[in-house]
Amino acid sequence: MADLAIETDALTKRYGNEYAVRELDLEIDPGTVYGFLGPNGAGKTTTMRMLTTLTKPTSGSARVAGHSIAERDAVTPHIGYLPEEPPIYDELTGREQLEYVAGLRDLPREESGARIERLLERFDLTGDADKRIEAYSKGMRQKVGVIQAVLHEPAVAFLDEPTSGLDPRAARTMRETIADLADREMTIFLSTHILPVVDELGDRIGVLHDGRLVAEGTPTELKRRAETGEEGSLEDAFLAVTDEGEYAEPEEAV
Ligand SMILES: Nc1ncnc2c1ncn2[C@@H]1O[C@H](COP(=O)(O)OP(=O)(O)OP(=O)(O)O)[C@@H](O)[C@H]1O
Repeated sequence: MADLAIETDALTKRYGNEYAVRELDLEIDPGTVYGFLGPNGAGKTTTMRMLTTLTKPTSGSARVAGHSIAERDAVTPHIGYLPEEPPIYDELTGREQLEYVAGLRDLPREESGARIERLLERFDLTGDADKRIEAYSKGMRQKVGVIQAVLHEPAVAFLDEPTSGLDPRAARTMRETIADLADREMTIFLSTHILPVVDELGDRIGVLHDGRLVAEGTPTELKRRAETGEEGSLEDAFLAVTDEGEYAEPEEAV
């Protein structure tokens, strides 16, 4: 069997006496779009920061694209990360920023040049690609952030609220792009509060609450769990499993 794309074993992060992430066990197959849901402060960003090697766990372990997160240099070539605030330089143009990232990733110039143009075009940024990023709107910055996260075609992409700041047309382009990347066997770890996005795109969904995984399954399985017998909405399911006192048995999946 192929390696799992993401595998965590009792992954835990504590800040002082507070647990941000508690004994998280995940097994995510390659090519999966994994929707990672949870209320504010549930531990989603902390989880993504551990899996992208930006924060060290307090205890537990994880492998991403077959490499231990303890080995940063082994993991980073295989991952892309769109954080809440994409790291971009205001003084560069959009195209320069992407060329800069392609250079950091050691991508061959001819190949990366064509890919950059294709992605700029896809996100309707070609006309603004030679303007400095300081003049970009939030949505335009978000587009650059996503393009630079997937430019090197990583095995696993971590996307934190990828549709944030995007107008409906751009949000649709983003969803189509994520679906295309998944079709090409990229694993997408997708954190969002926009439930229809994970409902549409997610192969599996994990719900985090107070640092614990309180539910996991396909969108349909989660919706079925929301009501007894009948299928509810994903929102019903989310509210049910993140209700205080509802998560006495964190390991219980759907
Ligand atoms: N650097 C830090 N120092 C102390 N506590 C932190 C730190 N980073 C996160 N936390 C705490 O860890 C918990 C989880 O935070 P995290 O940002 O991972 O949540 P989240 O699920 O991404 O939330 P949101 O949906 O609001 O972005 C919160 O209680 C937060 O206050």
